[in-house]
Amino acid sequence: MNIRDIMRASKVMPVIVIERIEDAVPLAQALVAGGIRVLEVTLRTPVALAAVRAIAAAVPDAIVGVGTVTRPEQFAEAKAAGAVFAVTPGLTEALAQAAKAADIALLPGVMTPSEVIAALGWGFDAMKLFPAEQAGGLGMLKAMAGPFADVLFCPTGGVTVESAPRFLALPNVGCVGGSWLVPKDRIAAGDWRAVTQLAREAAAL
Ligand SMILES: O=C(O)C(=O)C[C@H](O)[C@H](O)COP(=O)(O)O
Repeated sequence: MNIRDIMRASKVMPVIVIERIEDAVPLAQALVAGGIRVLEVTLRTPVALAAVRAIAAAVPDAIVGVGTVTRPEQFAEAKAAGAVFAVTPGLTEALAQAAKAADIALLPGVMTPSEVIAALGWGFDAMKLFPAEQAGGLGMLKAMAGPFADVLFCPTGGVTVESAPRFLALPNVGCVGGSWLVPKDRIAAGDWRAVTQLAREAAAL
């Protein structure tokens, strides 16, 4: 799957933080049950790669990837764990090369026109706008559509269930990312029913 296929598979990409490995599979199952198949597991916790491995093995309907990738070696590690895509908060040449070497689909993070130009130069035409609200939100994306009409964005950072439809209505937005459908307290409580309900709402956007 290339990154545009993955963006097409879900209008909302949940940004997941797994603290306890035993939460990984039930959380993924809860999201998939609600209609959200594309899952970004952030590499922010010690169990993140083990969580990717567990989800890839036990939840065949999930399309699992990793987020918060900031070091080149993480692409190969993520792929070995079963990730089919990776998301970065920003992009450097070292990261671009390592993603290509690992042969993993990449959604690179950008926040300025110069960063968009650099990402295009490294061969990427789908990008995460991060942090989306802080970067200018809807107005920023509308302005980017002028010079970068062929770039498809996934705004992430500050997006909510209320603001998501306004982002998704823009022609240069393929999907949005957000943590709102995987609230920390619901995961800690093991409240998978609530997660499925949030996923259902997100899938219906
Ligand atoms: O760590 C990364 O690489 C990220 O992807 C950062 C996330 O995009 C934001 O943390 C999500 O932002 P919220 O939906 O506002 O919570």
